[in-house]
Amino acid sequence: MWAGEFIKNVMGTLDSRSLRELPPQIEVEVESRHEEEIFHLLPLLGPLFGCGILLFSAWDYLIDPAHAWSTFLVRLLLVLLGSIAYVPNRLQWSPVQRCGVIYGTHSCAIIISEYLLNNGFLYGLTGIAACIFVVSVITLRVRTFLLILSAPTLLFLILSAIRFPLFEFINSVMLYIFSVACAGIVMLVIRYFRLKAFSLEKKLLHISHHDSLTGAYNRGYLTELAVREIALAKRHGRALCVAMIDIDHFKSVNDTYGHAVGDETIKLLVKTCEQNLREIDHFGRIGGEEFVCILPETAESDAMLCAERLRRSIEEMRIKIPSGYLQVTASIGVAVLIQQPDWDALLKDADTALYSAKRDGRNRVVLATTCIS
Ligand SMILES: Nc1nc2c(ncn2[C@@H]2O[C@H](COP(=O)(O)OP(=O)(O)OP(=O)(O)O)[C@@H](O)[C@H]2O)c(=O)[nH]1
Repeated sequence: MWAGEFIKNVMGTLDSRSLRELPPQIEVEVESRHEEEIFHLLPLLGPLFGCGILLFSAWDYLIDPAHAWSTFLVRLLLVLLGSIAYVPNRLQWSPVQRCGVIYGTHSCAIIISEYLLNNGFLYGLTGIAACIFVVSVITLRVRTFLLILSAPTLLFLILSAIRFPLFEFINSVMLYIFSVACAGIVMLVIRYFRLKAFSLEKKLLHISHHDSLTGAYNRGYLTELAVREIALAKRHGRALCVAMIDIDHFKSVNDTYGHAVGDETIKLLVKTCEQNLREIDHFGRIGGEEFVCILPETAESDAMLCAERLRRSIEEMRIKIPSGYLQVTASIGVAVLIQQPDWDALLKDADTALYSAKRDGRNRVVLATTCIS
């Protein structure tokens, strides 16, 4: 009973359903982000690992004082050789390749120096096995994990085959394999939690940027995008327009057909507008039945054509209701970035134009400059 509950809890924690839904590029993104973080840690972790390996020389002295000096030199030589990878230089190595060089040289330093001591190989086995766990933190990929381990493993197998009789050789190989397997499990668990954290971060980011009903950008994110686009437009002297859309008499849609039909109308409008805009345009919902399109690199005449196209496609929408199909219209106000100091001013212009469109009979597009003058 208790065991069953425990297994259920563990399975619940390690539920990978949410991970299986992740697109493959997410894994690539997580891995490259992990590599980037490791790259920043290298100047700290590399010397720490190197100093740790050098400190083992004190242990060498306790085991076999006669050879301790020569093993110290071997360690120092290989640690200095590996330090090429964490000192900033012009080598075009990836973070994982750098880690591979550091791990390879440093762990080979232990393997060779322990081999040189009397009985050292046996004592050093624990240190050699423990170092394998470093690789589980460096990489999130099984292939890279095994690749980094390949050179030290080969060296270890050759030297232990020379040093040990068959029984001890088998024992040392078993211990080595056990350590690799444990470190592999640690790596997979780290990978699992990193992917899970990343998918959660993605979900939160999506929620904070999008409107929950329609999936369109929300007001906050649209403002962020607008501020960036306006800065770019001003810097490069490019045109930019904004179109504000409002569904006509939407209150009566809700009152007559219910909120569910109102919601469907809003969703269909979002889909229709998104289909009628370019990839570089930004479309979002800024209020109940109010929407905004940011049209970068668009002059006044093109913005008016675009807004007119949107108005017509909204008019052509058909929303299914029990008695047939419902048709709605929308009014659109267009504002052009000329003298406005910021996004708020531009939005205010679009709003004034929209108000003018409503006042003039609705289902029309009005340009802000005309209603300002
Ligand atoms: N179904 C639904 N209705 C919403 C939502 N958000 C806002 N509304 C409704 O939208 C209506 C907006 O009405 P008004 O601002 O009076 O404007 P209108 O009736 O469209 O009239 P005009 O804009 O002047 O043409 C209100 O009844 C709100 O309750 C939503 O998410 N879903």
